[in-house]
Amino acid sequence: MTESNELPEAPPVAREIFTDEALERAQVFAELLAGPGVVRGLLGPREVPRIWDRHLLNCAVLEEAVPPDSTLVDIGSGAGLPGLVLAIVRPDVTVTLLEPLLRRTVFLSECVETLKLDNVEVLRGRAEELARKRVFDVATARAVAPLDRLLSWSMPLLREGGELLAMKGERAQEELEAARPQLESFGVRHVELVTVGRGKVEPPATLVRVVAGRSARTDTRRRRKR
Ligand SMILES: C[S@@+](CC[C@H](N)C(=O)[O-])C[C@H]1O[C@@H](n2cnc3c(N)ncnc32)[C@H](O)[C@@H]1O
Repeated sequence: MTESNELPEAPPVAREIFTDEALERAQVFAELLAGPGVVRGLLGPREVPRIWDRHLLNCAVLEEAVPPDSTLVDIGSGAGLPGLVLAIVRPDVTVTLLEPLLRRTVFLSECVETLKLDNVEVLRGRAEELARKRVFDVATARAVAPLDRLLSWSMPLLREGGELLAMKGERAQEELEAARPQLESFGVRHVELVTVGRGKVEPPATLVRVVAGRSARTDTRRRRKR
């Protein structure tokens, strides 16, 4: 039996997550991912049948953890996951999609234009290059780097009290333990595992939430050496 790579319709639960207007946009984004996104190698063809469950809904439920009216940088946005989905579901949030690869930023800019989103900026670059040049309330990342590296990239981008929301799934606790030295060196204010999307996505998504402390924008180990 051959597997179909057709784009499925949005499942009924999508109506609980997206408003009508946002769902229309999410449907167009799903088509862009399944069409040009696959042709240009940003998404594997086998992902098309599970675009809603595994990608759009899974990313959209992250909005439960995003504070109102915040500025958010999505590190390593790739094809716009989770950043572009968050921009669709949360028009109150100003989103920067940070991505080093030109092919991907071109796709992202085309999506932003097609979807007529006025709360999104596409920025080509690496997180470590942006450090101390910009400051955000929230940093998100999915499938970009282990938590220890993500901390060193994201903490210098966050204001005091700003939050890293790292989508980590099953390995969240393990990565948290491995990142203890970095958590200490950045003097973070709070760390916890957060579950979002209960009753909406299966399994619910697990995030590592790290609240930046006063020293977040400077690694204290390096400061002490001076
Ligand atoms: C596996 S993809 C994940 C893309 C998307 N977040 C997702 O979940 O589908 C990792 C992405 O991180 C980007 N990336 C790698 N190093 C980076 C860095 N230093 N700063 C920002 N993005 C980076 C890559 O170009 C790639 O698009």
